[in-house]
Amino acid sequence: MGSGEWCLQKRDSFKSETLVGNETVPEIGCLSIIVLGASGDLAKKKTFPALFHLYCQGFLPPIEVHIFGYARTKISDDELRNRIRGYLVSERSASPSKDVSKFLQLIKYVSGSYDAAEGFQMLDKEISKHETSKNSLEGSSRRLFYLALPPSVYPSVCRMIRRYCMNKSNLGRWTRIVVEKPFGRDLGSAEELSSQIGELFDEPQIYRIDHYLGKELVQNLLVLRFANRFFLPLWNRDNIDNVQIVFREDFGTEGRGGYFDEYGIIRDIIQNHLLQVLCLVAMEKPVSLKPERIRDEKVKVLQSVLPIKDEEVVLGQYEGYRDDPTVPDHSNTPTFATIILRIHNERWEGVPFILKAGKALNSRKAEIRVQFKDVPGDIFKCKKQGRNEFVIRLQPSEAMYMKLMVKQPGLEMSTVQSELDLSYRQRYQGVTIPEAYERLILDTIRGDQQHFVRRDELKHGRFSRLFYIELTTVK
Ligand SMILES: NC(=O)C1=CN([C@@H]2O[C@H](COP(=O)(O)OP(=O)(O)OC[C@H]3O[C@@H](n4cnc5c(N)ncnc54)[C@H](OP(=O)(O)O)[C@@H]3O)[C@@H](O)[C@H]2O)C=CC1
Ligand SMILES: O=C1O[C@H](COP(=O)(O)O)[C@@H](O)[C@H](O)[C@H]1O
Repeated sequence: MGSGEWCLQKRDSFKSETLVGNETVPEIGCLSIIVLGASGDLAKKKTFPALFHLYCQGFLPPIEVHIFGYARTKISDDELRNRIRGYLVSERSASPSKDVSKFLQLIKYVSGSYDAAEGFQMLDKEISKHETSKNSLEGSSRRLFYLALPPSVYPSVCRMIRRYCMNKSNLGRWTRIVVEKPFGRDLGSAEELSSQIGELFDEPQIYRIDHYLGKELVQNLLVLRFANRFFLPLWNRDNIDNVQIVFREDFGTEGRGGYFDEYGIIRDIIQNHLLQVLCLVAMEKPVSLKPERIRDEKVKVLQSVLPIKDEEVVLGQYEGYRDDPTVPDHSNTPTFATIILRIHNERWEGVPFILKAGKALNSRKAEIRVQFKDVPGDIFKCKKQGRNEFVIRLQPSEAMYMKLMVKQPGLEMSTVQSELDLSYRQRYQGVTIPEAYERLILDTIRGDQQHFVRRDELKHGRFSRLFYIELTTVK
């Protein structure tokens, strides 16, 4: 292949496979996807649209798949369909309006509470009806429960699923649950939640989703780091001055204040999304690409993080936050935080990892900036023009670029900072980058847990200090 060409491997549609131990078995048979919390923000903006994208690419063939929405709100099938219709946009659909209508017909809504038998019995009845109509052998079908819900209701919902909605025989296939972040409020509640869910489901059935792990450039981190000779010798304390992992949003809570105010920016973004990115930037090379080996290395990073110092934390709240009617009038919940984490190991001793996250800022961006140390013996005296920097922009407009010194073109021997730029939109024209949720839901159907959070990652990522600072008054 010529140097100007790139290679795109297309996912094999229809013929999905799932991992069972070390073996792969074909993913076929009746599939019911149940979105709990179907009336909510996440379901409308991310979960149903991701399912729609998968549908448009043939991963959810109507002959096998049915989708159920479940929540307390009393609405009809059509009312749910109308709520989500406007969010179903797919560049991959040849006939968008036809596809939207056909997709919506796959969705049925069941209303019920999160802690009483009645609703879940009704849900089970509807799923079974669908399974029978698809002629699946009872119990040989697949049931995927997506908890698009606040974590406070996970335990009761999991109990209800376990009691009333599992596959009814031992004929095979599976029941899996996807749980959203934040996984609890602190170490104690995370452990309690893990034990409650762990008593009901085995680890291979539990998919703790962190959608940042499904973003294209987050998935690229391991390839970048371990498939490029350039980076191998440079990626350490001898060469790197600091690493910044930044999340900014240009909108506030927008009606989600009830949820957000209870958790704050640290639990909403830093403890999960940014910490997962940090693990991938800092971890050692795994012995293989097996999900467990990758997750082992992430856990080691978390275990090496030192306690956070007060003077290395800044908190803030945006003006107008308390004007949101869903936010309490005297809330001191931070909507902005900067925290420095330090990793106590041979590779990273002395290198600050600066994690920054904020809502309602002046732009929307998520990026990783790796700043290199100054060149020793700077004969060009170019220090003032800036350091070498490697930037990975996760969004918007995925890109990675390297800031470096070059000779200013012309007769003089002067220097200027320039960029080696790989912007995805330019380089991969015509390629649609999949949405994070789309990939991760497909991984769940295929039984691939590589990009999901393992129970011990949760435990070691809960530095008690990270949660204590959340309680500090914002000044
Ligand atoms: N929204 C987003 O962009 C993202 C959200 N998440 C995570 O997804 C989960 C759901 O988020 P989101 O959809 O925004 O949340 P919502 O506040 O929209 O809640 C989802 C649904 O849950 C039900 N619900 C809300 N509050 C309660 C409560 N206190 N007790 C019982 N049921 C309740 C409501 O349904 P009903 O009343 O009809 O039962 C609501 O429609 C959260 O864990 C969040 O962290 C993760 C990434 C992004
Ligand atoms: O998990 C969350 O993420 C979104 C931001 O997701 P992104 O993919 O658009 O970067 C954030 O708005 C929300 O508060 C949080 O719960």
